[in-house]
Amino acid sequence: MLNASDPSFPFPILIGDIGGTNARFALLVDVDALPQQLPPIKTGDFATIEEAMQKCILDKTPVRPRSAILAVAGPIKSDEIPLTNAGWVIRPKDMLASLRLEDVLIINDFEAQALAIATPAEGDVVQIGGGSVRAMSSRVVLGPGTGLGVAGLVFAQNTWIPVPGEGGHVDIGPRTERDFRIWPFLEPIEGRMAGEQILCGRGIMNLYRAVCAANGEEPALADQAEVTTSALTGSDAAAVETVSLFSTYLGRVAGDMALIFMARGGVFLSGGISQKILPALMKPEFRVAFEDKAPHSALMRTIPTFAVIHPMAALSGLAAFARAPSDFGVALEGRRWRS
Ligand SMILES: Nc1ncnc2c1ncn2[C@@H]1O[C@H](COP(=O)(O)OP(=O)(O)OP(=O)(O)O)[C@@H](O)[C@H]1O
Repeated sequence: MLNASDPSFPFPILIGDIGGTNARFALLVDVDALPQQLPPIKTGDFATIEEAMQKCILDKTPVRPRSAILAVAGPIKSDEIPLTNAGWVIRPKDMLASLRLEDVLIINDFEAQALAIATPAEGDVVQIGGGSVRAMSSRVVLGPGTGLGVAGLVFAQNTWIPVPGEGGHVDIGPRTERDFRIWPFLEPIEGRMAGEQILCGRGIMNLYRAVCAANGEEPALADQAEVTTSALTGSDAAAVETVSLFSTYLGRVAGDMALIFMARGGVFLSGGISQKILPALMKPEFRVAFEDKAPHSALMRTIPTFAVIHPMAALSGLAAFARAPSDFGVALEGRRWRS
């Protein structure tokens, strides 16, 4: 019989990061073992998460997980959790029964990203610009990907407390003369410009089309990967400007988040796009915009910014939590199901 107040999870623990397109899993056999990573799964290839987990994990390993800790891109409000941007609905009660698990915890995907920045290994991050980490101070993670995820990480009472939210939907406005020329051509959402209209995959295209329109040109490039590739090789002037402006706007929003959380512990850029445009983020635009926060520019210069280059950052955060749940203030109420 499981003790209701026990924060620990019985090993072996299956950890999973379930995105809109890809699901990544790993097994933690015991508290000291390294996570055994499993090949990524395309969510679209399986009708249900139970089928995916059965065929791709349980049928392929002799290890029988007793717990599962999953991070999902979607609201966790009831016993039925629909995944944003994917067809799966997670039903933890069904999962307990069909996969014979004893304990299931579902958290938000950016909460897992926040867990990963508590104690990143040296090779997991690359610093962009100056500043230095102040120990035991708040941190922030921003991830431009399918959308723009944001979470804080606050240190209090000897625990790291992830603070997930909807920070990607803050308003973003024009500041420079060039911004004012481009802004009328950006596609808004219900009449307003939210950060996520620019700072994500489809946002890159929104910005690229607006740059072309402001120049009176027809867009020549078809998707966001073409835009970033052409920008990095310097083969298309509108793409170069798009990625330069993207870096500036990401720096502005990252700076805003740093001010909100007083993130003297650092601001971390995760998500697939940050890794893909890292050479552009290392140019001056991102950091200049980050520090340009009068009357607090001196403060901003002391706050370090990093790109997370660990390919499975969310899984590493989940592994850290699974090994030592009491080091983290992760809310379990309403998100934990036990047999
Ligand atoms: N080379 C690239 N340049 C710019 N954007 C890209 C590039 N490759 C992929 N993208 C865009 O990045 C977004 C996906 O980002 P990411 O890989 O971080 O996924 P995610 O949000 O974690 O989603 P999931 O976990 O569901 O797969 C998509 O909008 C995709 O079109």
